[in-house]
Amino acid sequence: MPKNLLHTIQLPKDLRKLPEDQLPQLTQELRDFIINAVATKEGHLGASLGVAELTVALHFVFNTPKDLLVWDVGHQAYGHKILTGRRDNFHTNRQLGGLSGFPKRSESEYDTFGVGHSSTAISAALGMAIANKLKGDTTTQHIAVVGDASIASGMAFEALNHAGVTNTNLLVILNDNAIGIDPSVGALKNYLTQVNLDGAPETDTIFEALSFNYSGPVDGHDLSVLIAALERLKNIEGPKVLHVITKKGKGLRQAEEDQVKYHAPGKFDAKTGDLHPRSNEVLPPKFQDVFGKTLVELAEKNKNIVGITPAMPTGSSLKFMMEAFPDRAFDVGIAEQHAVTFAAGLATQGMTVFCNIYATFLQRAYDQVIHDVCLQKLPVIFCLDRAGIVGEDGATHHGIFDLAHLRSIPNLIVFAPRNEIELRNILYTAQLGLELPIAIRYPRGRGNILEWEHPFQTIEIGKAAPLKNGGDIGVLSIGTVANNVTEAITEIESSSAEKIAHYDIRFLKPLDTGLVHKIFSNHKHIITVEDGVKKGGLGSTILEFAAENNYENPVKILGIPDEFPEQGTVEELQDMVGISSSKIVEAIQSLLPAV
Ligand SMILES: Cc1ncc(C[n+]2csc(CCOP(=O)(O)OP(=O)(O)O)c2C)c(N)n1
Ligand SMILES: CC(=O)[C@@H](O)[C@H](O)COP(=O)(O)O
Ligand SMILES: [Mg+2]
Repeated sequence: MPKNLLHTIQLPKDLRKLPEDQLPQLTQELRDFIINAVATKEGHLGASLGVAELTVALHFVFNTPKDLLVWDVGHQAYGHKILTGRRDNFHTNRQLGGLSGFPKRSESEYDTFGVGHSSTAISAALGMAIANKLKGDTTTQHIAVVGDASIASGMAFEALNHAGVTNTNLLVILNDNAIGIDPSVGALKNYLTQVNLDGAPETDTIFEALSFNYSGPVDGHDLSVLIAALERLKNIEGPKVLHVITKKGKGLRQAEEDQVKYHAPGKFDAKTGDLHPRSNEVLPPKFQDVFGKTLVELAEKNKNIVGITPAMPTGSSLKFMMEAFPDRAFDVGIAEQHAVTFAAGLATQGMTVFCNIYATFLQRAYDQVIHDVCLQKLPVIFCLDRAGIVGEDGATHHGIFDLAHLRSIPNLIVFAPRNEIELRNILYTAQLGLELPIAIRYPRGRGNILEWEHPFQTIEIGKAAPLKNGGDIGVLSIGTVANNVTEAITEIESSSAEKIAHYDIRFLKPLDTGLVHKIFSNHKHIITVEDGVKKGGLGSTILEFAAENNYENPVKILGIPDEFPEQGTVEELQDMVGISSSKIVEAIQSLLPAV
């Protein structure tokens, strides 16, 4: 039995002491470690399995952490974490207080740049390279590892365009596995596939046209080939691209065969690779499925409907529309900015456009929302999935800024459904034809209504919903966090019946000012609750309203404080930031003696 090598590696310097012929064994152990960890703790799987050899080769050839290695997105960096001092802690990956699922500067000196959103690595590595050049450092190597889906994004192209004229010591490793979360799309994907089929091109690659020294494609699962290529490139000046072909999920049969499912498969059997069988319990739908299935239903009747996703057909469930109406549903790749302006263009021609973007990724396209959609009053229907706290993906992925940043944009309607039925009805209402664009934000995960496919009803734009009458305390919420408020009131009520009213504001814009006047007149104390940042969201809206209308009722704002929440379960994090039902109980109880 050969000795366990992985346990002898605390840091990459230990790895660099191994003879090269032991690296395949180390790589196998690394893969097994990742499989065992993700099988029980969940997380991203396929991407890290695919770069096991590349990870070992990079740390073997380069002098990390002096040489600066930047992972794009970072969901493929589990092997990197395990080899850089975090193996014994890796069981805490993505948990509250544990390791982040993505590289993070505060976690390790080997994590040179915080990531989570894609396509940033080339810009960041170029910044590092130019900084070091300015400092007169000619020895540090700068390496960006970017996937084939991420390199197709505008930001990556902007960085390549800049880097090509800089003569900096930058190595871009294109990790080409022909898939993102879902299969890669677009002309660049076709081009890379062709390069891959043709073998090593002699001249005229797209990268050479951008003044990069291009080499490859090389087999990313052949350690000796990788090491030789990296050693060679270490000594070549200027910007370089190494095109590496890998297989996502490499080393676990099921992960290789079903790469979409095994991107982040949830718990599975580490020995067999099989996913744990689903329970037969009938569960409420995921909000993404309410979106995806309702859209198909609407599109069957309304021929003007089209759908857009930037690279998240499975996550957003736009895949249902892509299957049903392939000509009317577009996966545009990781291209949020393009997705929004493309939606605007379609809308100018009278199409009814559902543009589905995770709330966190819409941040990429803020200018397009303002300049291309709202300024021109184009009635694009933005469906913002994963709004609010998302859980284990953590700080990079919480969709908590949308209410605040969208609210300030003129002409935009901002709505958050309280439940699945409201989501269904607002999708229906929006496609009937609005004069203005609308943003509909809903959370990750499941709702709690089993029978959600009710006949459609129109929602009146700008109309809030009183949910419970009550006395001195008026609680205002927006979106599904209404459930936490309902739970809190149920818990309190026996002792303080009739003191608490609850309103679902629904539309942050236009605000139901008629109702809000009544709320200020009828209740001494106001509490607002939102699954979003406190500054600028519902609470701010209500405070502004109070100031503009000279109301002096005290307003208590429950929302995410002015800091980035880390990772954990949604329940843990909602409690930490103060919007769980028990924190709402505390907030209400603190007012009860005064009423
Ligand atoms: C700006 C942005 N949009 C979307 C995502 C969601 N996302 C995470 S990984 C991924 C696919 C990345 O594919 P690729 O770059 O090919 O890397 P691979 O997973 O194949 O290693 C996507 C779309 C993201 N992280 N950031
Ligand atoms: C790395 C990344 O950005 C995605 O894989 C993200 O983790 C997907 O999130 P969902 O699991 O909510 O679809
Ligand atoms: Mg890929």
